[in-house]
Amino acid sequence: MDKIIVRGGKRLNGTVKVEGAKNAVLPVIAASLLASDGKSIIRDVPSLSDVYTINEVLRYLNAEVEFQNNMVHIDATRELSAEAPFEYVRKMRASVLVMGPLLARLGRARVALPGGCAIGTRPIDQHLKGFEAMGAVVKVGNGFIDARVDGKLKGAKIYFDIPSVGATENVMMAAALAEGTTILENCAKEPEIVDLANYLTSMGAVVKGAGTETIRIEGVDRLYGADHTIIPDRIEAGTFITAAAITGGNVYVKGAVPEHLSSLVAKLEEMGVEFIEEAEGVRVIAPDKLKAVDIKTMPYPGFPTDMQAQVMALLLKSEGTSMITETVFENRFMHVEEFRRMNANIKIEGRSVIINGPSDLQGAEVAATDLRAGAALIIAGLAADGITRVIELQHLDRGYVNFHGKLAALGADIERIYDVEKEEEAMVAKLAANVK
Ligand SMILES: CC(=O)N[C@H]1[C@@H](OP(=O)(O)OP(=O)(O)OC[C@H]2O[C@@H](n3ccc(=O)[nH]c3=O)[C@H](O)[C@@H]2O)O[C@H](CO)[C@@H](O)[C@@H]1O
Ligand SMILES: C=C(OP(=O)(O)O)C(=O)O
Repeated sequence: MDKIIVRGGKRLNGTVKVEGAKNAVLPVIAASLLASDGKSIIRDVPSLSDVYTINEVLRYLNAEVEFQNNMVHIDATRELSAEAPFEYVRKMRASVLVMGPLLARLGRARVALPGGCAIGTRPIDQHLKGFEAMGAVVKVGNGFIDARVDGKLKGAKIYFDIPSVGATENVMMAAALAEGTTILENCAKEPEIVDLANYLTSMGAVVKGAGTETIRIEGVDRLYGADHTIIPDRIEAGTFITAAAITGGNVYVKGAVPEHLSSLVAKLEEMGVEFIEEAEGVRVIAPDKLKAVDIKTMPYPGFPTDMQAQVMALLLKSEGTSMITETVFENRFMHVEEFRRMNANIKIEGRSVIINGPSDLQGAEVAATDLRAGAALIIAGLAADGITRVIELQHLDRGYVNFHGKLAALGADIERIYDVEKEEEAMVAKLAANVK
């Protein structure tokens, strides 16, 4: 088991570079399965455990995948297998994104049921509704979703009950090889959807309207491997912005795209944080005192649920009463109990959290309950009195490359201990030897 140890009180200063977006690269790699001709090259790919997992899924499906120097090379031209087993889907829910491409290309997809996770039940009924509307017969049994279509999927008009990111992506990929026109309504509008649409277009697909609530896809017969560069990770950028703000710092977040961050920037400006747009990113300058604000998470362009935990850490150090309402996931407050261990004055009321700030944060032993909670606890640790120890880092590693290293380079007093038990064992053995 690894552990991150933070000693609070250092101001962050300097430059940090943002990686390619996790939530863009996962669907893009899945979409590469649609190419029956030619190889794909995906650039600016972050070295995250989720990327290793999706690459493994593709290899299991018989695609050839190489990952080196932030580039993934994919050859999906061989005959593919239709089944993604539980061992992958369990590790990472986004594995379910291979379903649309497999169904479109093979006429069949069998994917283990993803189930819920620490942030909510996370059903995939909207994905399945889309496939069914295109002519697939979907059966759920023995822990698997089995979707089949005789011949090709048929273009259809589909209205999503909620603007689901994954459903928009999965159905958009399926429609790219369907017969005729598909019109998707009430789509998610996240920048990652636009990135996927751009990749599909460079593969030969005809996709219009990505980034708006209506997406129109004209199906084509064949798609080809393409060369694509992933957009910068707006959530990683937002996480460093928040870390800079809590420490009273001045940090240049290189690669941050201001238009992808507008809701976060607007809220932090309300809190007193200053932003300067520079040539290739955003500079964040923290005020002496942060002001309390109210926040409600919403689908893009609203305030992102993936920034809720990190900004909660910031509001703990702000003056006055803040309220955060989580509307996207029904159970994304697991970090609240962990913040309490750090002496946070915070309580949950239904789907909202009330924060009476500023809290006199104290270092403590805490556990990351999901990847953003992990980042948020470390951010709180940067502003806490004393030492914070964070465990369950497998969550953090799903979404952040070298998080502690990047913070240390900005001046944080932070280190990661790899394999704590081994180190403790060695220490105990040494002590025992001394006693003898
Ligand atoms: C890999 C990836 O890109 N993950 C992101 C994606 O997850 P993901 O694509 O899973 O999130 P969705 O947008 O689908 O989920 C939003 C809400 O809709 C519900 N829902 C979704 C699909 C469905 O068929 N039925 C249904 O009820 C979910 O339970 C959730 O409450 O968007 C989320 C919302 O911005 C982010 O937090 C995740 O980081
Ligand atoms: C919830 C997240 O990711 P996933 O959908 O992959 O669990 C996230 O990135 O914060």
